[in-house]
Amino acid sequence: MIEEAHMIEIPIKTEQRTYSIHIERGILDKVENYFPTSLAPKTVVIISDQNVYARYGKRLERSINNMGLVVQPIVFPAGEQSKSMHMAMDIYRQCMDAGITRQDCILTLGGGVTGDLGGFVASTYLRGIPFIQIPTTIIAQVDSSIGGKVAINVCGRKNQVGSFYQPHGVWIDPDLLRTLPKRFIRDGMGEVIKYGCIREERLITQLEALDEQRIYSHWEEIIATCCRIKGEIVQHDAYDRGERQLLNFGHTLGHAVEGAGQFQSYTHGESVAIGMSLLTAQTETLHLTEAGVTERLRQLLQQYHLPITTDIPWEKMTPFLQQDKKRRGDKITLVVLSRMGQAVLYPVLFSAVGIYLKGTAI
Ligand SMILES: O=C(O)C(=O)C[C@@H](O)[C@H](O)[C@H](O)COP(=O)(O)O
Ligand SMILES: [Zn+2]
Repeated sequence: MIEEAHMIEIPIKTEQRTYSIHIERGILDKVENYFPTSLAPKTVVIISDQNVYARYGKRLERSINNMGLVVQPIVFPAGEQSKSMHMAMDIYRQCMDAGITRQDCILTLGGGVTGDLGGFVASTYLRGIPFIQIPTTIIAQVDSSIGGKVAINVCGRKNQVGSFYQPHGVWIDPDLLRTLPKRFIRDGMGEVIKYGCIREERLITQLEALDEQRIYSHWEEIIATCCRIKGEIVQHDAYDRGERQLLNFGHTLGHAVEGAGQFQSYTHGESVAIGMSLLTAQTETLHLTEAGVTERLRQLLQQYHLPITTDIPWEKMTPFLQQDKKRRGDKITLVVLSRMGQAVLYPVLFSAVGIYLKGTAI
């Protein structure tokens, strides 16, 4: 990790691409400092939702115009329902109308939906044009903007169609979090706690000593910790064949909770919190997890106002488990905490998955 005055750079080296995550306050106003020299676009497409664009779009446009480049904004309605094939088609059409070529590039300005949708378009338009992620929510700054998983939802299933397509850069401005509604802070905390659980007990101890208010003065450091952990894992396994699946802790059940609630009842981070809590309770009972971990995890989740269980009936959730991307034939790989700060991959028969998620067969 390279650190200069108030600027943190985390280099990411993958087979597909080498790029940097830059963390700096006010980065939106100085994009010329970070534009990779390998890119020479004539037009820069900004993909953003209506809410984020209204707040930050013009500021980013000015910064790009100052470089002598043309800006083409493409703005879509905010919300998970926009992460769709229909919306991707609409954006392809707008790119064609604007004459976007492979020399040009896309900047995604927004949260997870924007990064996933914009990244999916970037990975498929003309078989791939360069893109840079500018995440504006915690969940996007610590997780979804990093590592090149881009996707849309299909048939009510989360991230069902997508690709691994690394960005050319990730530019993070922690100041943008100041205007974030509380629910989005909590959403992001689900993933932040996940990183501590799977890799770094120190992060858990740090979060235990803070709360929703006091965490503000620590964001830069916490974002950098999460980006460093994710960067290390992605560098070893960009294509999710092994180690990267650890980042999916809490997600088998999490995606089912999210889907069964039709993406309305719980946010992604809340769903992951429920998934981590219920799975760990079972694996601790089965002595796969050190005693006391569930209690510690649940206390921390509640400290950040995250749910630890749900009243969604199992019958509504089970169809979503079938689609888990960690499923291979009749097996599914679960991510299990052996102790706080250490996770392992644990393949089980799909027919037995209920034992680990709710204590009885499904
Ligand atoms: O980057 C990863 O790999 C992750 O698993 C991170 C997750 O937090 C993220 O929600 C990811 O989009 C889930 O991917 P999926 O493969 O389960 O759809
Ligand atoms: Zn996630």
